[in-house]
Amino acid sequence: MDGPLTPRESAKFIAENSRDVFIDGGGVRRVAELLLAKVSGPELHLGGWKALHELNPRAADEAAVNWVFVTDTLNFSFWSERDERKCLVGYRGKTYSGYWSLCAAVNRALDEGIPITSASYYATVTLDQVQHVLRSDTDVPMPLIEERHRILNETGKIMLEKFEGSFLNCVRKSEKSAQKLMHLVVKSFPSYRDVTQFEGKRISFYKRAQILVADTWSVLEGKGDGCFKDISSITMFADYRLPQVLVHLGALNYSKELLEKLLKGEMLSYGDRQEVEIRGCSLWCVELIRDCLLELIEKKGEKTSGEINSVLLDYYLWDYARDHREDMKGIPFHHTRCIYY
Ligand SMILES: Nc1nc2c(c(CN[C@H]3C=C[C@H](O)[C@@H]3O)cn2[C@@H]2O[C@H](COP(=O)(O)O)[C@@H](O)[C@H]2O)c(=O)[nH]1
Repeated sequence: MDGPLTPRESAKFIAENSRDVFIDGGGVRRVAELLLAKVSGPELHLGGWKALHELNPRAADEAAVNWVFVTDTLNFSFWSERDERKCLVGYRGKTYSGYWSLCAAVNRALDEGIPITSASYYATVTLDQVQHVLRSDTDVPMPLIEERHRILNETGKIMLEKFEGSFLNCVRKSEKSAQKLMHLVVKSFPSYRDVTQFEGKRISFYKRAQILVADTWSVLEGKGDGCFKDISSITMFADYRLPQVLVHLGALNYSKELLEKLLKGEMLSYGDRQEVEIRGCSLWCVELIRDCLLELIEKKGEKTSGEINSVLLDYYLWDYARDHREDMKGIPFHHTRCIYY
């Protein structure tokens, strides 16, 4: 049986058939112009992954690659039903929420001598141990703890069987191709199979597999085993934050009916038509922003600090969403509880 459409093909198909989510051409251009001012800065550069994020590894070694693998294996569903009651993790004097609470918990475990990034450990780690590693400073635990435990055991066992316990061996099998690595990850690890249906076609987003490739590229600083010649073929990562920031910036719009549903905080299930339209149109929107930005750079002869691709645009927009949480309060994000994003 043929595989699903690629994420980029899926996004184009969804955007062409979407009923409740729309891309705004004027908004796309305005976001591209906002980004143009940043192309020579650190935010739109590979080095920003370490320079701007204190919890990310400093090193570019095997341990750092395995840190990326474990965090991206658990990189999903941090949102809480009520924003004022959520999982928080204190680490080295700072308090972290959301995705960063996961990174803080992983670093805290390593500081405590718990080898949470070693497959030989997480392949047989118990639920109690995972609850301890991911413990919250509030009475609200990290969502889907049981799922996280199941996925750690499943993924650790496969990592030991197929890749001698280290994700670096998986990276090396992909011969410096981002696409080969993404497909090897999806083939090998079931929890990365972010695939669903839309209008009778099998479509893929592969959100965690794509961000894993991107974070591997970043932690290895685009060098050596991480020198992916086709990194530009990786698209933005279809999560729940990017749609929110794209609506905030005016590049994406929702139908009245969908906006009302989101404002009420109604849950959408993974694979629902509207959930797929939100993810697919967001992905296609970032592809259009990238095309527009590259045109502007060409036209204005702007100097860039390296290749501009959808990975760096995604990182920038995700960080922007983090930094503008207050301004975005009125824009709802969609609530889907799943292990894929
Ligand atoms: N599209 C996109 N989605 C991303 C990321 C990241 C973390 N990457 C950072 C790490 C190093 C790089 O420098 C990146 O800055 C997490 N997520 C997703 O967001 C959601 C969590 O959000 P909140 O509840 O606010 O923490 C959840 O679905 C999670 O899977 C990204 O970069 N892009």
